Amino acid sequence: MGHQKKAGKGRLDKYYHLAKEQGYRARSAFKLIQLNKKYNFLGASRVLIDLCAAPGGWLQVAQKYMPVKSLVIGVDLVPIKPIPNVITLVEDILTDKCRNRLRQEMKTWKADVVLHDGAPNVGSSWTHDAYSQAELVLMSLKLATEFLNKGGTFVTKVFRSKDYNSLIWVFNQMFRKVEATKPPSSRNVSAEIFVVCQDYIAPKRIDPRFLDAKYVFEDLLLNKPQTSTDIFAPDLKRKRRHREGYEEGDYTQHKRIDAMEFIKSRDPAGTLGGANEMLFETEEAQEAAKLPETTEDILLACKDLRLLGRKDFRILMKWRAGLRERFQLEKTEDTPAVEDGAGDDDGSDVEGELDALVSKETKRLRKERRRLNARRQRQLVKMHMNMTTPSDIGMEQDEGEALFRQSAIGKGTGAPALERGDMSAIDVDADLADEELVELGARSASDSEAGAGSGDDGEDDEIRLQRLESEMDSMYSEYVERKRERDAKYDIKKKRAADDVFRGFGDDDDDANGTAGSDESDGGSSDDADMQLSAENSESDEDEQIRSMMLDSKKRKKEKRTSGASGNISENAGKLAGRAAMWFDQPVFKGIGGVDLGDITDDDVDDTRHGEAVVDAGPDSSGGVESEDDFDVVSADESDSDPNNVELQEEERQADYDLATPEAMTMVRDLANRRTNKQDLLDKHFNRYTFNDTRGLPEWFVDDEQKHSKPELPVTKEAVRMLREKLRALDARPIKKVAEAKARKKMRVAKRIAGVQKKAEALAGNEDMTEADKARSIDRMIKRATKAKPKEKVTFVVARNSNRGVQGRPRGVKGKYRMVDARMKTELRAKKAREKRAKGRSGGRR
Ligand SMILES: C[S@@+](CC[C@H](N)C(=O)[O-])C[C@H]1O[C@@H](n2cnc3c(N)ncnc32)[C@H](O)[C@@H]1O
Repeated sequence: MGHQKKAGKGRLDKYYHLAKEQGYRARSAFKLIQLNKKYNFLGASRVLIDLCAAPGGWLQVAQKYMPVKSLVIGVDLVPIKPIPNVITLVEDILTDKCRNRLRQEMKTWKADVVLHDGAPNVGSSWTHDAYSQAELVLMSLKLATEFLNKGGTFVTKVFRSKDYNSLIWVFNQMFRKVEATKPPSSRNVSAEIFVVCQDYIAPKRIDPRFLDAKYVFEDLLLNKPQTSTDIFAPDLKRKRRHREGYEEGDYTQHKRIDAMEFIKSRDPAGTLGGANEMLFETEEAQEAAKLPETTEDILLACKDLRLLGRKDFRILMKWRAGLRERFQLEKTEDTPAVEDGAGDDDGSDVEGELDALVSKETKRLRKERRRLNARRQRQLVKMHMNMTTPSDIGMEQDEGEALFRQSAIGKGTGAPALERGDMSAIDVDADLADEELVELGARSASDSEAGAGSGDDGEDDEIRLQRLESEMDSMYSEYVERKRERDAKYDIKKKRAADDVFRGFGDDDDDANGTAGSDESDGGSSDDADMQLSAENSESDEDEQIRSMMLDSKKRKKEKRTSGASGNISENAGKLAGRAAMWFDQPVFKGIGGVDLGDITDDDVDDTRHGEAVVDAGPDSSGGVESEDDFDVVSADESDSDPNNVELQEEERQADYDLATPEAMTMVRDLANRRTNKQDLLDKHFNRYTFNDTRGLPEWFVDDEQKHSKPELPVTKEAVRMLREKLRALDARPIKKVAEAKARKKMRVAKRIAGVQKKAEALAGNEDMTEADKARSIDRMIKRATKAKPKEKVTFVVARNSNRGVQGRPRGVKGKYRMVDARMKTELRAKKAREKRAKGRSGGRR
């Protein structure tokens, strides 16, 4: 059997290869390198303890980056292969024995840094694993408090779980600066985050409860017996949706759902946004997979739900609507709602009405779109044939010129008729008139169609259709929001953007509005998909889909209202006070006076967060928060509100996104066709030189390296061809100056013709002339007006003798002139003679 490539989390990515190349024992070494690059805690440290250190990747990094002769101690359950100048212990960090061994090794020393990258073996229960992980973190913190120097640094790995907030809170009690970050080498699919706690306060006495798992991880909400009011909130036992992106008991980042879960879901957008992949595993789903509705496109979209663009999203929704109908889910699920008496406008009458309404509107819109397309097409053809000019320079083609269009008068039937004195022969351009007629006809037809059902109805229909469309858009936004909420990186960036310093995460309702800050690396995937499918123009029949979605959306809203009300009743005071206290106890709120925690409810907390989100949604949302190295935050600039700046930025942004190279074109095509994904693309940008230490190297060398030590990106023939075509199309477009000159010329002609028209009108009233004379005079006037003026001859004046050094017009020269030197004249003469000779020779041969 051949060598099998690792898949999913175990993929052999660039860090694996880099670690191999650079002799590190684990790819995780790069996490510490990147953390140190950002926080720079190793360079000045003399003593370091690494808890859970096997196989020793971090120890290798510590040994390399710390000053020579530093003391480095590593502890793990499993033996660590020796590393020069590193002490390794085989101990369980949860035991007292481990502490004693460390004491022995440390003697009177104190550590500058304590690292912890521990992870319990992943067992069958994620909840348990996450808990043990949190326990490990707390235990390592306990060791850190014992061995750390004042001002020391503690770095630990944590997982996003329900204990996350509690841990951050505890860290904040002991360190002056606590930041959570996810180094680029940490896989996106991993729920791990690294918390860097700096400036250890070294309090004289630490409340033992801070380090007691039982106290720290006490779940104020779930451990409490349910009171009688809980009958209003039966949902408490159901899976609780975590705004951080995890559901209770599910700490994986790669979430799979069964297709039937999506089809049956009352919150399809949320279901899609909360998952990575849709599988067809249950019997029903397998049946659905075999149906003709389940096309290749749908199966492909199901493979990566993080990449859904607007069009993919609509296709999936439509597919869902179709299957719901086929499995008769609408009927069975709708009935109780109607019985409840709550679904008053979900009745079949409304459905029928909606059906008719939607299909009528779709037809009308389609017709309108076709009409517009045809018009645009005609204008394009005209433009290409230079029959029209850009209207932005004030040239209205159809006016003025129409009456005396040269084509209508000079040739064809116009001129002879005029000569006969028939003024009616001076007619508008036939094509134009036809076009206008067709358009007028179409307009009145569509108007009458729209007005057919009586004026008010037409307006109502429009409003309703708009509402349906906006429902669909809001569902797509909901999907995007849900997707982003799951992204730990996104949360971190958003928080940091709000406060520059990360201070932990909110509770389960956090970030409800937080999707507006839209620039995030993983969102990139969806943007890519959007780029591929900016498909507002889909002509597909969406009535079914819209109807089904609208019904779902209504029910969802109703459910939200009900559960919101019952939730409010069931929340007990202890829970509120506990959660709010923990939230407001974070350093970010310190120094804000006049806040009485007793008066603060969760709603207040939510409002505060919404405010934060609004700040995020500011002008920088499209490009501020994210930065290349994943660490820096560019805060919103006030100047962003200046319209000029906004315009400039827009131009810059467009320039950035322009596909100007075959590499970019290849990348985008591969992404759009799902031949690659974001991770692979990122991988391709790294090579063995990426992490070279450039400190102390001359600037020119670093510049040179940056230019030439880049990985060569693949380029496909197809991409090159497309880029060439794009450039050719660009070349074929007349440049602005040429277009403007042509338009000016046309404008001059139009002006002259307008003058002629006036004179013609005066002539027409002259009773002394015969009709034929009038026509002839008009014809002459038109010819004169439209005749291009002969180019003025340029006289070349040789700058010699008396003309040498002459300033201004030389004597005896009239009209346009150009000063030339003698040599130029001789050369021109010689050239002409050569041409003449050549002509003569070829003529003689013939
Ligand atoms: C992800 S690895 C650490 C990798 C390490 N940072 C490196 O770069 O090579 C996690 C380690 O935690 C260790 N571990 C888990 N529970 C432990 C415990 N209670 N005491 C000591 N080590 C533990 C495991 O044996 C495992 O080697």
